[in-house]
Amino acid sequence: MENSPSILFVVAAALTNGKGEILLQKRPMGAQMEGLWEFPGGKVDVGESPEAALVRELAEELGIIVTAQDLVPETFASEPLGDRNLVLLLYRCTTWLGTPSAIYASDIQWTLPQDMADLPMPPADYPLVRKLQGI
Ligand SMILES: Nc1nc2c([nH]c(=O)n2[C@H]2C[C@H](O)[C@@H](COP(=O)(O)OP(=O)(O)OP(=O)(O)O)O2)c(=O)[nH]1
Repeated sequence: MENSPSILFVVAAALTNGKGEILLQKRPMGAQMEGLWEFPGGKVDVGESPEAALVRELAEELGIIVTAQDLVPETFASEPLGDRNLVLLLYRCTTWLGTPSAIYASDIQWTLPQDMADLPMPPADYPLVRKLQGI
């Protein structure tokens, strides 16, 4: 449609452990939004389903194995990003194989939703965090 920005689809996971903590990762040096804490994930490639993209990203970034069936839609965010519009799909995931490690990120940490307000995150993530906090 004329004057309508193209959409950048990004998928991300709220990996949640038995204590209700969610894994956040710190964007590495040199990346766009370097140093901000985010939910692990990334862009959906052409021809890829969102779930397949997230399964791939979690293996690449954290070295864990999840299946598409483990990904439960949680919420989404829509936010201008440069000359595009970011649509960020957040899935809840409570089951995976392996131990997450910071393959891509400069750091990872398990964080309770109520403590996420203390961390610098990308603008699109703030509504996601409020949703996870139940507010
Ligand atoms: N993974 C992730 N990306 C986020 C979050 N919040 C947010 O604004 N983004 C933005 C940052 C980037 O502009 C975009 C994700 O792009 P990326 O560069 O990390 O994706 P990618 O892993 O596919 O990387 P690449 O193949 O382009 O190198 O989404 C979030 O919580 N998680």
